[in-house]
Amino acid sequence: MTQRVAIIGGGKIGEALLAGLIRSGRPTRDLVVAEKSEERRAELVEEYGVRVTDVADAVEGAAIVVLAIKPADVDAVVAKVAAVEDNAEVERLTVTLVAGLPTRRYEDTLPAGAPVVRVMPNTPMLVNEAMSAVAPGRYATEEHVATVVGLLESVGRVVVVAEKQMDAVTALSGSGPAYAFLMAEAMIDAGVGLGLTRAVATELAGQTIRGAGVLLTESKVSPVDLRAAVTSPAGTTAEAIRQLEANGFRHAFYEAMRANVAASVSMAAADARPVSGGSGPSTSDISDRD
Ligand SMILES: NC(=O)C1=CN([C@@H]2O[C@H](COP(=O)(O)OP(=O)(O)OC[C@H]3O[C@@H](n4cnc5c(N)ncnc54)[C@H](OP(=O)(O)O)[C@@H]3O)[C@@H](O)[C@H]2O)C=CC1
Ligand SMILES: O=C(O)[C@@H]1CCC=N1
Repeated sequence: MTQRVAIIGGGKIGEALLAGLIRSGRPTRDLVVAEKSEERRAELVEEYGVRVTDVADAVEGAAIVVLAIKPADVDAVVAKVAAVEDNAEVERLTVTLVAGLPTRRYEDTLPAGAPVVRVMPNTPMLVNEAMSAVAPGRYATEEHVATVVGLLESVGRVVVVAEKQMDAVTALSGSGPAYAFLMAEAMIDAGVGLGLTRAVATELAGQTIRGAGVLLTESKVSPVDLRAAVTSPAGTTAEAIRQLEANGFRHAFYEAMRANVAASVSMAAADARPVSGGSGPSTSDISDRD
C-alpha cells in the first residue's frame, strides 16, 4: 500500500506533481489536493478524478504533505497544517516545493521535531521528465530523504543537495524550463521572420530543443563537444554563435540567474514579499544565504 500524499495548492506545480504521480501509476485514492479556488477545484476533479478539499481535511491521514503554494501563503497554510493532530500510526512528513524559504521557516511553526524536506522541481514533471533537487531540513532523516527521492523518481530525475544550494538550483532547473521556452519563442519568431510558417517554425524549434536535450542527457558528450559537432568549419553555425556571443548571450544568462537568486533571497525576508522594482536585496546578499 502506498502512503497517502496530500498536495496543498492545485496551481501550476501542484498540478504537474499530481499529473506526474498519476501517470506513473499512483492510484488517485492515495492522492488528495487542497485548493482554494472553486473554479480550479472543479477543473482538477474533472481532469484527474482526484479528491479536492481544504487544507485541514487533506492533511488528515496523509503521510506526506506537499506544499505547492506561493511563498506569501506559506505562514498561514503551515499554521493550518500544524493544527491538524498527528495520527499516531502515520508520521507526517512535510515536503515544500516553495522557492526561497528555508526549512527552518516551517520547522518553527510545525510541532517540535517535525521532519521537513525541501524540493525544487520543475514543470516537465507533467510529462514525467522533471528535474528535482532535494535537501533535508534539520529533523529529516536519511529515510525521509529516501521517501521523497522515491516519490520524485517516479516523475523524473532527482539529485540530493545541501539546502544552501537550493537558490542556485532554483535559478538553474526550477526556472530553467522558462528559459528554454523563451528560447523557443525567439527561434520561432526569427524563423517566421525568415519566411517559415509559424506552424513549421514551431515544430522545428520544439523537436530541435527536445533532440538537443536528449543528446545532452543520454550521450556522455559534453555540451562544448556537442556544439562543436554542429559547428562545421567556416559554416553557418559559427556565424550564428559569433552573433549570439557578441550580443552577450553568456553574460545575459549569468545576470539572469543572479537576479533569480536575489529574488529567492528576497522571498525569505520575514514578510515574504517578492522583489518589486529592484527594491529587494542586491545580488551581493546572495553569499550570506545558508
Ligand atoms: N511553477 C513552477 O514552475 C514552479 C513553482 N515552484 C514553487 O511552487 C509554488 C507554487 O507555484 P505555482 O504552482 O507556480 O503557483 P500557483 O499560483 O499556480 O499555485 C498555487 C496554488 O495554491 C493555491 N492556494 C493558495 N493558498 C491556498 C490555501 N490556503 N489552500 C489551498 N490552496 C491554496 C492558490 O490559489 P489562489 O491562486 O486562489 O491563491 C493556487 O491555486 C511556489 O512557491 C513556487 O516557488 C517550484 C518549482 C517550479
Ligand atoms: O518563478 C518562480 O518563483 C518559481 C520557482 C521556480 C520556478 N517557478
